[in-house]
Amino acid sequence: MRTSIATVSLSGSLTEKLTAASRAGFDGVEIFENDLLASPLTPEEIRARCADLGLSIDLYQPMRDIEAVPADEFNRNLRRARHKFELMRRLGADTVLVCSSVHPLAVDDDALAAYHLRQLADLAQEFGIRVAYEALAWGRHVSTYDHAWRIVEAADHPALGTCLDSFHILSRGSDPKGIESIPGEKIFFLQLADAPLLAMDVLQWSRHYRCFPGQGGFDVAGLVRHVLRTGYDGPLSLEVFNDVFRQAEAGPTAVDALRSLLVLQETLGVTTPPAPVVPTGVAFAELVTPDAEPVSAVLGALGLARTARHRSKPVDLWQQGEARILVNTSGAARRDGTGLAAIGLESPDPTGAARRAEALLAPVLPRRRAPEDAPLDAVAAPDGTELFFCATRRDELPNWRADFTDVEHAAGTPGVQGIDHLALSQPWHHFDEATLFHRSVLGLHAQESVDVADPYGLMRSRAVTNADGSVRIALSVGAAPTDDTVHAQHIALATDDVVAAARRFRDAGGRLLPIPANYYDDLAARYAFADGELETYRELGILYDRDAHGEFRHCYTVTVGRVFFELVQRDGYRGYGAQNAPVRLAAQHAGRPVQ
Ligand SMILES: O=C(O)c1ccc(O)c(O)c1
Ligand SMILES: [Mg+2]
Repeated sequence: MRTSIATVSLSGSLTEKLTAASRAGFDGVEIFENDLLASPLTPEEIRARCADLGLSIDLYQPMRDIEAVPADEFNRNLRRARHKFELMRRLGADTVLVCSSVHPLAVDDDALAAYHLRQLADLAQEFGIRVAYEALAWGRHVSTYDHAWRIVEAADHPALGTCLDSFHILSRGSDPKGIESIPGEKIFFLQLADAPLLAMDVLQWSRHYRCFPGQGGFDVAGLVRHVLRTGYDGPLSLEVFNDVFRQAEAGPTAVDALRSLLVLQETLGVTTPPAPVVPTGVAFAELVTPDAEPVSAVLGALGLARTARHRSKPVDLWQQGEARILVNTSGAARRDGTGLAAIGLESPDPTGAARRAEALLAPVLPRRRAPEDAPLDAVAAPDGTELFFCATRRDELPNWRADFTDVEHAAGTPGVQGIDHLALSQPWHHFDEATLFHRSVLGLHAQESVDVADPYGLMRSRAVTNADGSVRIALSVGAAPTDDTVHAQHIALATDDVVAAARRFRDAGGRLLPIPANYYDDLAARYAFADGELETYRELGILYDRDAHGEFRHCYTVTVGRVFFELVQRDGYRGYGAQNAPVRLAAQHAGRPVQ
C-alpha cells in the first residue's frame, strides 16, 4: 500500500521534513498548514520540491470550524475555503481535511452541518478538490467517526467523503467494526496513530502523546483490517503529534515511522518481509575502551579469564562459563571512556536475521574485517549499538570465535555462569523507536514499561526478551539527557550463589557498590530472613526482591567509564529488580567522583 506521513509528525523546517520523509522511503505527505505558512518556499516551489523528492501531496490539512455555524460565519468560511482551494491548486494537492467544529457558536444540528459541507464540497469540486470530513474526538457536537459518516452520507456529494483517524476512534473506545458499513470509496483518507493508554483529557493526549503504530496500546492493525474490508485503497498515513518527535532529528524519526508501517502491513498480511529470526542467546558483549586496564581488573575479579585474543585486532576475549566479554582497544574505540559498543546475538539463521533487519530499515553495517575473519552480519540499533548475528558452535556456519587465538591463562574462578541481561540506556528521543526496533527487527517480546525514580529525574525502563529468557535486554531512558549515571550501561552476569560470587569479587580486590543501611532496615520490615542472611546482604551490598515466580539477589560493581557490572542470582524470578533501582541509582550518584 502507499505510505504517507503528516509533516506535523517530524521536526524541522518543511524542507527538512520533506527530505526526511523521502529519504526514509515514504510515497507521500500530508502537508500541515502551519508548516506551509512558515515556509519561505512558494506553493509552486513546494510542489516542485515534493516532485523532485518523489513525494505526492496526499492531503492538505486542516480546515477547522467550517460547519453548523451561523450563516455570516459560514459565508466567511466559504471565502476562506476559496483561498485555500486556490492555494491547493498551486500545490497540486487534491484532498483537504476538514475536522469537526469546535467553534463556540456551532450548533448541534446534523442537517445544517450536512448542508454546509455540501456547499463546501460544491465549491471544492470547481477546483477538482475532495473534502475529507474527520470527527475530532473532542469535536463540539461531532466527535465519533460514525456520526461524521452519517453527516457525510446525508450531504450526499461526490466531492465529500470522510477521513478516519485511528486516534480519534480508539481513544474514545468506539467500536471500529462499524467502519465496515462505510463504502470504501467514501473513505477519502486514513490517518494512523497509536498512543500509550493514559487516563487524561483526550485533546492533550492527542496533541502530545501520539506515537507510531505498534508503539502504544491501541489495536491499530485491527482497525485497519476493518478499513481494508471496505475496499479503501488510499494511503496509510501517519499523523503523530508527539512532543518528543517534535524535538528529535527528523531523519531517524521518519525511518522509525516507516518501519511502523512496514510492521503493520506485515501484521495485516499485506506484505511478507523475511520472517523474524529470534535470537537464542547472547554470544558476547563487546566493550570498547581507551585503556583496557581498569575494566580488565574488574573482569578478572569477577572470575573471568582472558582466554583469547583476536588475531588481527586489539580485542581480548574474557570468559567464564557462557559469559563472553570482548574488550576492544582499537582506534575505533570511543574516546569518551569505556562503553558497551556491540552485542553478539546467537542466531539460528544469521543471514536470515540480517535480511529481516534490512527489510525493516535497520542500517546493515559494513563488515569491517580482515579477509581471513569470519563474515559476520551486523546491524546498528537506534542507539548505535552494533548487533552481530552469531553462530558460535555450529560447524557449518562462520564462527566468530575462530577469529580468536587462545592465549595462556590462569583458569579464572567459577561462579559466573553466563550473561543474564544487558542494560542499554537510550538517547532520550529514541526510546519508543528502540522498543519497536527490538520487537520487530529481532522478534523479541516487549514487557511493560516501568518508571524508576532517580534522585535527579525519572528513568523509564522496558525489557525486551525472547521466550525462554536467554536473551534479555533492558532498555532505559533518563529524564536528564546529560546525566551520566542514568546513561550508564551494564552487563548483568548470572550466578547461582551471589553471596559467594560477591565475596570472591571483593577478596580479589573488586569494589562493590555500597548500599545504605536504611535499605536493609526496610528489607527487614518487608520480609523474614534466615538468621544472619540480612547481615550478609548488608555487608556485601546485596539487594533483594521477590515476585510470584521466585527470589532475586543482586549486587553491583562500581562503574568504569560508562559501564558497570551486576551479579545476579535469579531463582525463578522474572524481573530486573526495578523495586531496588532507585536505591541503586542514588548509590551510584553518591559514589561518583566529585568533579
Ligand atoms: O489536533 C488537531 O487539531 C488535529 C488536526 C487535524 C487532525 O487530523 C487531527 O487528528 C487533529
Ligand atoms: Mg487526524
